[in-house]
Amino acid sequence: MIEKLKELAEKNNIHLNEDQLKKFEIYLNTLSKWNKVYNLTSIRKKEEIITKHFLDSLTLVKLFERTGIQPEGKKIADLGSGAGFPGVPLKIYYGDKVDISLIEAVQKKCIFLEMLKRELNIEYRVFCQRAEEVEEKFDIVVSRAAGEIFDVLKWGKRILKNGGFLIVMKGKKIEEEIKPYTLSMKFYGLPERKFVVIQKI
Ligand SMILES: C[S@@+](CC[C@H](N)C(=O)[O-])C[C@H]1O[C@@H](n2cnc3c(N)ncnc32)[C@H](O)[C@@H]1O
Repeated sequence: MIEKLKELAEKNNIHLNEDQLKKFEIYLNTLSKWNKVYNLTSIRKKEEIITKHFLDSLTLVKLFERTGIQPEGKKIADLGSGAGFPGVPLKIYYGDKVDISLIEAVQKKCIFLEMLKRELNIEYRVFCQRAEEVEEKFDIVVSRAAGEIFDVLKWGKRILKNGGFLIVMKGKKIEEEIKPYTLSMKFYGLPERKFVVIQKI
């Protein structure tokens, strides 16, 4: 089953070695087992965990390459990590080269993340609290599906060092979320002008 991840990653030019694949296999089995009891993620089928969780988390590797953001040697936080995505796949991929922290508000998920760390024999910190309460600062903050874009931007920026990068992974809903705040107006002599209007309350 985990060979599928190797194959798909390879096709995206992400190369996984035996040790990384072994860890992904342990992750897959541990998540599937605990998910039955703790309802950690709505994605239950192993094939879908491989694509929608593992492969999708690893897309950050290519984003880093594309943008020139260097994760090596950096303090990275995953805001709203849930069952570990994308933070744990990043830790499996980069190993000791990165210092990963997972921020997750729900206790049962934190318990899972602590247990998973032992199963995988890797190091990361779990901040079992809301991101709004975290006092530490990070070089890079990544976040997938943790909430509405404006909230995630606010929470993420607060825990970012100056010059750091905040990366929010969003799906189709991003346009829907921004739409209520956008206004388009026509002006003579100009193409359509779009505004995003946000009131601080
Ligand atoms: C939909 S899940 C996504 C989990 C994971 N990032 C993924 O993509 O599979 C959102 C997670 O973010 C957590 N969360 C939402 N807002 C948060 C906040 N302000 N601080 C910490 N965790 C938060 C929730 O408890 C939940 O586990």
